[in-house]
Amino acid sequence: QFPRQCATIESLRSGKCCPDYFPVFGPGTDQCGVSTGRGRCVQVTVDSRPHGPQYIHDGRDDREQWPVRFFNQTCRCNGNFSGYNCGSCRPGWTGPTCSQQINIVRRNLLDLSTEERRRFVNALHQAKVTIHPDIVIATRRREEIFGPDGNTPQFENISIYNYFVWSHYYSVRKTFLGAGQQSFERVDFSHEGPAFVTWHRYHLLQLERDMQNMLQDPTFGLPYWNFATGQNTCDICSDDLMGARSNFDVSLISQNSIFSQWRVLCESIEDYDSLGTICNSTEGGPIRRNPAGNVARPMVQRLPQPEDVALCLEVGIFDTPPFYSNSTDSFRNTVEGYSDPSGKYDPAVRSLHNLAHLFLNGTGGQTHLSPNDPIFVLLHTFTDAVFDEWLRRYSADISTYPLENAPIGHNREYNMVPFWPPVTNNEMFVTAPENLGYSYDIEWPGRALRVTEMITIAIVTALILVAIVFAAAACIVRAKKNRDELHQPLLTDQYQHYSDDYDGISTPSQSVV
Ligand SMILES: O=C(O)c1cc2cc(O)c(O)cc2[nH]1
Repeated sequence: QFPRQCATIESLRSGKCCPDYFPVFGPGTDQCGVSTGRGRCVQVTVDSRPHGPQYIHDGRDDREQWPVRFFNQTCRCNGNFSGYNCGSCRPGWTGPTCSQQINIVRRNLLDLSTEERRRFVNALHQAKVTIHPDIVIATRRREEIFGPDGNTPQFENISIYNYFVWSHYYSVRKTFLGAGQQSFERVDFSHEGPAFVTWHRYHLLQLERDMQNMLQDPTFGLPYWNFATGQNTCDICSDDLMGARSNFDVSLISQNSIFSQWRVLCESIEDYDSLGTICNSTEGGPIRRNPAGNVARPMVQRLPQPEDVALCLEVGIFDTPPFYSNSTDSFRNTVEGYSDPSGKYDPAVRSLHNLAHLFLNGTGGQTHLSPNDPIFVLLHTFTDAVFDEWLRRYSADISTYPLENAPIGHNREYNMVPFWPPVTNNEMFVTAPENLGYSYDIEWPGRALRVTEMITIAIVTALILVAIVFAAAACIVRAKKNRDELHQPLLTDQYQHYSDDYDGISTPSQSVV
């Protein structure tokens, strides 16, 4: 969440997080790369428009008006420069001056060659065990951030992949209201609102960027899992990909997969909620996964169908009031999976993204834990591909993305929690190939026809066939008539000659000639 350079008492007290690009000149002399025109230190802009009625504890949560509870000054970068000290490039740009355009292709995981699969799995594992070079996480709420002695900032190092897990946890955590009080649950900065698609898009971009830097490969792209193929099995759960099922425990991953060795972060939610602590970088038990194994909930023993994706892409309105998990005719609520695939809200339904999570039936099905299962990455790249196709089809029509009264964290101009430097939902509401430097190698299913449409098409086809038959018959009659008319005079002539000259010996042809 914050650059290591800003996790200090001085930085927190001043509210300024504008690290140097060239620290060698001496601390504070090249904030945001100002000496080379990369950027400058400015006041943070926050969204102060009203939020929706779900959140009723204003003033009690560090994530309100993100990120000003921690910092109110940040780097603003010029041109294509980007990052916490303007030392990197905006997505889609690379090179020392960020002037080279790039396009990263996100491919279907199942289309990768044996060698590409091996490299991807290894890259994920490397991210799991490599300390994030730039970012540290807060392990206490703001009021306890200076530590028990008031002089020990409560931040920790975390690995690149675990930072991805932790960011998701931090965005969904409940609001702590004090010891002995129930934490408040109706708060979620990344789900059940319009920011669902924008937040998860940035979350993936950040992991992809961190992995590109780790691999020193600016072309590295995250693959996707098409979870809507019409099968109801986890086709990526093999040992060369996300890990097969263990032979010894149905809810564990096979020991032939490196993911059986992964340990999960943020398991102790009861502690966080009752003590007001925050998940830290301590790992716990293994990933649990039992695809299609939730016998108590048969509805989630299946995966979405290709048809569901096609239907969802026909919902042309981005979001509808109350911009929450009960919105109807909302593309966002449909792709998130609280509405049926055609957009109708139904509290009993789980579809698309939600259904894919619940199908996994384990770590990947619980919001505070789900990114611990690496399938999360692939499930969300596919969800993002659907969002990008929607943006393309409807020309990124942002008119129904609310500026205000969305659930807290979801207004258009809100800075997404807990990312740094601040980035708004608005900034992710753009087509990816043109604006963010990546695209999906994917073909979208056509929609199957509804009964009424089939009847209409059958009637129209029948009418066309009848018209063709009539036209053909008319043509034949006319052709015959023309032919008859062409031959008629000759025959009449002939008859005349024949009858005139007939002497009972010469043949009719002879007489005609
Ligand atoms: O119950 C749901 O609909 C549900 C579970 C779940 C898990 C997860 O990680 C998500 O990101 C969303 C989600 N929805």
